[in-house]
Amino acid sequence: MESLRSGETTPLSAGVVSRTVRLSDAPRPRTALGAADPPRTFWAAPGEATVVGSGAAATVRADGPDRFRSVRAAADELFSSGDVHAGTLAARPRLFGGFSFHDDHTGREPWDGYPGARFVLPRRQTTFADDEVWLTVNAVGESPEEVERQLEEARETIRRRPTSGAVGDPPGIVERTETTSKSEWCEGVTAAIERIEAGELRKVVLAQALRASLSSPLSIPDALTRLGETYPDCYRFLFEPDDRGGGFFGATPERLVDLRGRTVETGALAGTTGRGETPEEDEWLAEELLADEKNAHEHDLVVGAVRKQLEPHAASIRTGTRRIRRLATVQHIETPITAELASDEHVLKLVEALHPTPAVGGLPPDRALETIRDTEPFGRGWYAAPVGWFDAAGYGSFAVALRSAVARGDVATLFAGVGVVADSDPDREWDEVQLKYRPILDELE
Ligand SMILES: C=C(O[C@@H]1C=C(C(=O)O)C=C[C@H]1O)C(=O)O
Repeated sequence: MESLRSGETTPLSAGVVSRTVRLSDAPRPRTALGAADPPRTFWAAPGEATVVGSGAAATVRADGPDRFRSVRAAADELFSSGDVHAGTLAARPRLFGGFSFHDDHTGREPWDGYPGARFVLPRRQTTFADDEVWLTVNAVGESPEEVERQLEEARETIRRRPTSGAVGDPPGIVERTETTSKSEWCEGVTAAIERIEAGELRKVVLAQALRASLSSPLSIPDALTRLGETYPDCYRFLFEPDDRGGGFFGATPERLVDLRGRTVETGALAGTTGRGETPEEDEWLAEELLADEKNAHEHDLVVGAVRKQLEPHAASIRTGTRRIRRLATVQHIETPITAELASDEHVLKLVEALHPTPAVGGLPPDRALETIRDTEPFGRGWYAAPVGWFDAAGYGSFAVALRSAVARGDVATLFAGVGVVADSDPDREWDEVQLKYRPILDELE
């Protein structure tokens, strides 16, 4: 048996069996996602192939502080042998999924069905890459002939499927419940500032959750399609729990890490302001953000921590120029960071080393996590945690799951947070949370 790492094909039928064909009458991602079986997977990222996954040929789950290593061990075993005809690199077998924010994540409502880590090798996968569309069937331990028959059947089903109609309107919100009232929020932020002034903490990111009852069930394929139009350079994702419907979805601007060969791309994204009514006002707000000491400090802490976490693994690290990242609803300060690794590493090693960066956790990490646990009256679940994919070679791409919600039927729970430093103002931080709900709220109301 040959390792999947070679990218070559062997005729043996143990381990992963994967067959791919190019589709000439190609569906759109939204049509493919609308027709997919649970658990559905969706991944679209700048400069990457868009992938729609239907069902699971294999699922890897783990819990607790060792979940990064456990996922890797299970994936290494899954990928240790196989029979793969991928046709194109973008359609090679990949595991898609994510991790919980906290090590001791419990999966309480709305996170039931989401373990501490869960990755899926899609049973059927549609890959949109370089103006071409590829259909893949993956299986574990089935004969290549059987997988080829299923591929032919899946291709026939797609050929006969009508394209879906126009994207529907957002469902509308009938009731909103905030987990944190304004006065509780101000108390929590003030207590965090006191800890910072007492020298116990340097920064902590505090979040809120918002439960929205909808007038009808949300169409996540429609929401992701519209998010793609409004936030084209964000990472869009959907991960569904097994057999439960609904899912965790979002459009996040924040890359955690991308590893190809020994080249690591990561960065810092922290420091926020709104958008202006005019291009001049936008410019003015951006300049004010870059010049603001509080935001610069909040941002610098992230740059320093990301570099420090990479150092043990890197032969060289390069910090790019600080710039403004302008999104439809907010503007952030962003600094790209790239590194060359000293030796081959699995992307999950870097994910574990970097998560949580002080853009979503704080400094020092342990005290920040303790403050988050003491202050936030809800479970973060997979919010602000790594989501993405990796392959048999250990390469992969992960984002930080922000601007996101868990939706099931006619209920969606949204999450948003802000960095708190010594000179934070609780009222302004409240307003910033409301701005960060906007991308998902716009899909609901
Ligand atoms: C925590 C969130 O965003 C993070 C916090 C930011 C900030 O405090 O300025 C900016 C971008 C993100 O790193 C969120 O969107 O929920």
